[in-house]
Amino acid sequence: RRVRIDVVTIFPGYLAPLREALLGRAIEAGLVELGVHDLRDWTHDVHQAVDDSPYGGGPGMVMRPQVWGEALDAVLAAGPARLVVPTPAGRPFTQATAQAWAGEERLVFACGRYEGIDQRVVDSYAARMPVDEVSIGDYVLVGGEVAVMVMVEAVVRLLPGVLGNPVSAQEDSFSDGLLEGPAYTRPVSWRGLDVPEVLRSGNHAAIARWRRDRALERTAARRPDLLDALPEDALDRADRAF
Ligand SMILES: N#Cc1c(N)n[nH]c1-c1ccc2c(Cl)cn(Cc3cccnc3)c2c1
Repeated sequence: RRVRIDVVTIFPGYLAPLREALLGRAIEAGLVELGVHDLRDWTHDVHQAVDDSPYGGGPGMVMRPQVWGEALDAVLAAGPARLVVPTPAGRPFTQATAQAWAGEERLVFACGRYEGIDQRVVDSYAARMPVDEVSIGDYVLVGGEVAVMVMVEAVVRLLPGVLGNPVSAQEDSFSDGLLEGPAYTRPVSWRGLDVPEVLRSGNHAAIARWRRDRALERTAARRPDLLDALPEDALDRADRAF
């Protein structure tokens, strides 16, 4: 099964890293098709204007609906797709979102800049296809391109055959609801710091217990919200020490 991903942006060069490394190999292997399109290709004026002043006033500029409409009509003509529009005002993009989108045949990402895209673009396409307005997190970016890089990587790594060691959904790092604990490799001593003894003991029960304790400790310290979200039976007596 393959997925077709199209991205429309005024900075196509921003998406170039998608063709490197893991994703580049997935594209070469034919697991993913990636099309990056310059929004300005659908302008007709000499200035290639893509933005204009906001109705109702306010700072900044808004991206014009006409240009986006022509661009998306052209890109979507190739067949039905899910339209994804990154926005600071979007629903949170989570691992669950990535899992859901990994099952799609086509994803089209509309990367805006300025203060955003005229709302009628989302409204007009939402009438005939799935449209998701999503945000990758609670911080402010300058445009949607970086968000698309994040989302494309999160989705493509889930496609069968993309990762060397196929990471099944449940094995994914957030699967047991806790943060991953610390990891170590050779040398056993480095700048006076030693690998925890237990990891070299060969005692697999003790190793599993130690790793779970470190994961609980770290989750309690860094993401107490994840602990609160755990189902009641997720923590056994030994876990409750944290
Ligand atoms: N996803 C996500 C995401 C995130 N987590 N932070 N910022 C964004 C994001 C996504 C899309 C756009 C578009 Cl289009 C324009 N801007 C600039 C902007 C900044 C502040 C207020 N209004 C617009 C975007 C910021």
